[in-house]
Amino acid sequence: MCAKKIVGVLGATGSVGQRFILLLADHPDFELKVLGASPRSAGKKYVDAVNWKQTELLPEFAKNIIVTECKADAFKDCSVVFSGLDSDYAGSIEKEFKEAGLAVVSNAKNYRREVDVPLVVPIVNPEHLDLVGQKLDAAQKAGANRPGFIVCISNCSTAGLVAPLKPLVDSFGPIELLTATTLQAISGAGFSPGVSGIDVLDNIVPYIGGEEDKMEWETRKILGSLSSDNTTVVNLPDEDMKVSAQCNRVAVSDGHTECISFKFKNQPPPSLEQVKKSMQDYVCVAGKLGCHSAPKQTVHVLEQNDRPQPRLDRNRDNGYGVSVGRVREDPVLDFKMVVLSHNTVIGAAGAGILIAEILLAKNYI
Ligand SMILES: NC(=O)C1=CN([C@@H]2O[C@H](COP(=O)(O)OP(=O)(O)OC[C@H]3O[C@@H](n4cnc5c(N)ncnc54)[C@H](OP(=O)(O)O)[C@@H]3O)[C@@H](O)[C@H]2O)C=CC1
Ligand SMILES: N[C@@H](CC(=O)OP(=O)(O)O)C(=O)O
Repeated sequence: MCAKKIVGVLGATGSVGQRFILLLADHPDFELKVLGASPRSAGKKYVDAVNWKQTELLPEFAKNIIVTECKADAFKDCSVVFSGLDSDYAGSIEKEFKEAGLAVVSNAKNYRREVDVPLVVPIVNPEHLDLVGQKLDAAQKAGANRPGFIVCISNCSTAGLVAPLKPLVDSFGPIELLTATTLQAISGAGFSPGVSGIDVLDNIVPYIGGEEDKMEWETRKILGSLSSDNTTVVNLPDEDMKVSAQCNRVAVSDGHTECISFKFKNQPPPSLEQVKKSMQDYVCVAGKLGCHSAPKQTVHVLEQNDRPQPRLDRNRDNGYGVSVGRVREDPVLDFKMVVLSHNTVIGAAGAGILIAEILLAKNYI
């Protein structure tokens, strides 16, 4: 059996960072050895630096790791560095890591819109990772050192949205119009400082800065394709995917719910049964590659009329699967349904880990 690859986490004390710690405990391919956070946390044992907020206990292996500052040299033995950094700091830190030849898989928004940076939801568009393969090949052919690279994970609401859309677009062609109204968990707002109790208790906050634009834009990149030479991503044109999002913060701990309606470009549309079957039958590439964290069922189509619900359904396939329910015809567009995804698993840390498993399966790390 091959030795495990050493990996690190930047932003290890945050909402996403804590989820990385949980998901990397006892991982068969990766051994988490290096934890980075702000200068406030650096130099402390992880157990003393972190304000642990997960419902599972802090894994033993992480407790005594000394948190380091986010400097590339401290991570030089890592095959992959996962980033859960605050976006105010991610830009410069991730660039330094990439320039030091490291492979960075990032949750931050900073590089998502670069045409040569893959924006990947691993259960949807892992083929965009071939941008990395192309860069590695080109460097090898030129006799250059192995280059570092950044792979971006999408916005968490966008991840939940595109998972059921992927099989629909593959089966029935473009979705011309889509509206999404989200009900987003408080863990999505991070822990420093996070959403205050007085703001969210007995309340709904109908604004999440930047979120609607991210959902409307990132969807078209993720469902887009690679250029013929695998060097850039070509976004879907506006006429093949026009998204309108309205984003709300609700008093749920984990799990983003999205009420969506959509219309296909090709008319007449498929039947309701065909739509459900296409989502239910979808098998993601990570599953076919045998990746450890790949969901057994990528999209769960629920028939009970009061599901999905965050507390009951967010952990399907350990949070790597997405649930849809209330799939029905829509009197204005073609269909409507409710989508639920775990925002810090398939929307963040879990997505990063599954991306790294795919990079490993493709020999890119
Ligand atoms: N939460 C979610 O569901 C999702 C989050 N994201 C993105 O992931 C990233 C992390 O989000 P989240 O975990 O929610 O945020 P948190 O606020 O919970 O955590 C931020 C992390 O950044 C670290 N940090 C802050 N300042 C610095 C600094 N100067 N140098 C180095 N590290 C620093 C913090 O360390 P310290 O504790 O020492 O201050 C902490 O570990 C963000 O970019 C976010 O947009 C993406 C998708 C989903
Ligand atoms: N904004 C998301 C989480 C997040 O940080 O997303 P992004 O990485 O796109 O900024 C939420 O509040 O649930």
